[in-house]
Amino acid sequence: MKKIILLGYMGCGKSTIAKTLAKINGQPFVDLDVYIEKKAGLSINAIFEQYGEIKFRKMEHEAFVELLNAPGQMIIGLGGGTPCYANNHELLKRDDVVSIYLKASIDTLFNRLVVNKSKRPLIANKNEEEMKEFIAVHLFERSYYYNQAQHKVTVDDKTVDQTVLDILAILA
Ligand SMILES: Nc1ncnc2c1ncn2[C@@H]1O[C@H](COP(=O)(O)OP(=O)(O)O)[C@@H](O)[C@H]1O
Ligand SMILES: O=C(O)C1=C[C@@H](OP(=O)(O)O)[C@@H](O)[C@H](O)C1
Ligand SMILES: [Mg+2]
Repeated sequence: MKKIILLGYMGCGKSTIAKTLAKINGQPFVDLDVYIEKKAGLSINAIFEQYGEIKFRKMEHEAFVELLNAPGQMIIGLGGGTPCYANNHELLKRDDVVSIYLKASIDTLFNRLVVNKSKRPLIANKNEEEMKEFIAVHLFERSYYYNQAQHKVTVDDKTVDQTVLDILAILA
C-alpha cells in the first residue's frame, strides 16, 4: 500500500484531515511537525527561535525522508512549507506515495489562521492586514510546489467529513 501525503498552505487542514482520515481507514497517521518536535525535543516555535528557519528546513527534509523510507503504510500530514524546500516536491511524485494538495482560498486560510496563529512562527507576529497580504503573496509563491502533487482537493466551504470523503474517492 502507498503512503498518503497531505500537503497545502498553513491552515488548509492537513493535520485535522489526516487525523480523521486515519481514524476512518485505520492507518497510522504522522504529523510531520509533531514528528520533528518529538525528535528535537522542542516545539516548532522554539526550533525557529533557537536555530532559525534554515535549520528547521533541514530538519524537516530529514524527517520527511525518514518517514517516506520507513516500512509500512501511513498517512503523513506535511507542514505548509515542506514541498517548497530541499527539492521535497520531487518526492511527492514517487510511485510509492499518493500525494494530495488540499487547496484553500485566501479567505478560507485567513479565517482559519487569524484565530490560530500563535504556533505558526511565520505569521505569529502579524496583524490582520499584514496577514492577509502575506497569505496572498506567499500562497502565490508556493503554488508551483503545491501543484506538483498527484491529486488536488478543494476544501473551501467543506466540512472535515466532506473533505475526507473526497480523499477516500481518490484512494478508491
Ligand atoms: N472544514 C475544515 N477542515 C479542516 N480544518 C478546519 C475546517 N474547519 C475549520 N478548521 C480548522 O482550521 C484550523 C487549521 O487546521 P490544521 O489542521 O491545523 O491545518 P494545517 O495542518 O494545514 O495547518 C484548525 O483549527 C481546524 O480545526
Ligand atoms: O508554512 C510553513 O512554512 C510552516 C507551516 C507549519 O505547519 P502547518 O502548515 O501545519 O501550520 C510549520 O511546519 C511551520 O510553522 C512552517
Ligand atoms: Mg499542521
